[in-house]
Amino acid sequence: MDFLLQAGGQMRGTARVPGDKSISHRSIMLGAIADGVTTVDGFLEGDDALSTLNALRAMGVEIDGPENGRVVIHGVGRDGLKAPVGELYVGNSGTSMRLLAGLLAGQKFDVTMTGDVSLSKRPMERVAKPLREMGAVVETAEGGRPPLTLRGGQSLKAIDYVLPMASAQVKSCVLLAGLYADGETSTTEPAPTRDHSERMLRGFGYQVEVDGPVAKLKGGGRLSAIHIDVPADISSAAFFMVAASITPNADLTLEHVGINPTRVGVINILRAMGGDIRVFNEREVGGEPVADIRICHAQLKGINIPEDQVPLAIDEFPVLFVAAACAEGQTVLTGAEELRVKESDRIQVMADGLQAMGISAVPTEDGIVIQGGQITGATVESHHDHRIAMSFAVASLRARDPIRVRGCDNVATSFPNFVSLAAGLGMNIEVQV
Ligand SMILES: O=C(O)C1=C[C@@H](OP(=O)(O)O)[C@@H](O)[C@H](O)C1
Ligand SMILES: C=C(OP(=O)(O)O)C(=O)O
Repeated sequence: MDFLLQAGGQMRGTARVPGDKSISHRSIMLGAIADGVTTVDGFLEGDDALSTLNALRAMGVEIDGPENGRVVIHGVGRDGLKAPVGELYVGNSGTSMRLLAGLLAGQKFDVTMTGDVSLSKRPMERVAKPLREMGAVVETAEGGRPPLTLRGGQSLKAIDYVLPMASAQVKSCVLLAGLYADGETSTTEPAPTRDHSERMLRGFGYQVEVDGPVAKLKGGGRLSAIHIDVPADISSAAFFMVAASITPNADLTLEHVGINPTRVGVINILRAMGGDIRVFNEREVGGEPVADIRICHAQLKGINIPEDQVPLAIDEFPVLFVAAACAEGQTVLTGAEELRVKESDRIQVMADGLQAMGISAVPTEDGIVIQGGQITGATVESHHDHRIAMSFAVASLRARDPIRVRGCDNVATSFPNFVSLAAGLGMNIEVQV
């Protein structure tokens, strides 16, 4: 499926983007091993979160829905998961594979997880290593890639794990394994990463101590079912924050967006570039901060992106590169080598696409240098990466000629209604099968 975009368009109105992907994954995993019935509202009905849901169903957890964002999870308790029949296929979802590895490392049964072509190329050694240190038996294919197999019946011991990279997936994996380990497990991260696991575990009544970069929990406790209200995903909102920032006359309000401090890099970076972004109606919903956000058009300027913002905006860089392409002057990103191991090599793939659109975009080992300019028309490849597809679609708002983005089926990974929502706000987007 391709996106075909006419050049120009508007960005006006009010919208609520779908539920947060990271929080949706975690709601299913923790709800599944809790005692009692967990209800979730605002669940992301995207393929990635559904991969996690289907995996837990395959391990004997009764789950109703999703229906209009509502999911009901009949928790089986910490030791109630059952061996799945066959392999667990988690599609495109790195979060499913890495977090489930932690949750399943201490179970009594064997599990093998597989993924699609993109996930099958992504590094799993980063979770296999700490799990092995805890006593798990973890097998990966050559080069530490999926499939990933966990041998059941191991007793796990707590570790103090210093993360070699800023990764919430690795941190969460170790903490989830720590639930089943003997003693107190701690993680130390090199820079702040999303803390949804720590917040949600606490919501389920599990004690997690956080002291700066260190998160700690003791194994052996139990989780009690709760109600979870999932905020709109700031990573999905980001496409429209950039869209409105670059589109003349834009005035857009995005409702109920999660503004967890570990996720707001996109707001900080756009503001540093001169973006007109107002955050209001700040409130807390189920342990996560939420707000409405109004974005108006502004002339952006190029900046050197501060490296401390990188983990706080890690999934938003593809669309931030489009903002940089529309800015006056040069934008420089460094310290972002993690972008090369996402659903695609997001540095190379964005550089290729922006160059095809007439923009000077020079990849570096750990980032990119982008010179603002006139976006031309082009046919570009998404490389089946949802965030790349949506980012190139946003670029059409400032293009001179039509843009075709090839291979866009994967937007359903994180943002199933992207096309209708974007069209409703004024983007000239249509789908070609
Ligand atoms: O924990 C999570 O839910 C996620 C963490 C990030 O990955 P890393 O941990 O690899 O940085 C992010 O890119 C991913 O989309 C979701
Ligand atoms: C990197 C992403 O997700 P995951 O690692 O779960 O595949 C993403 O959604 O941008």
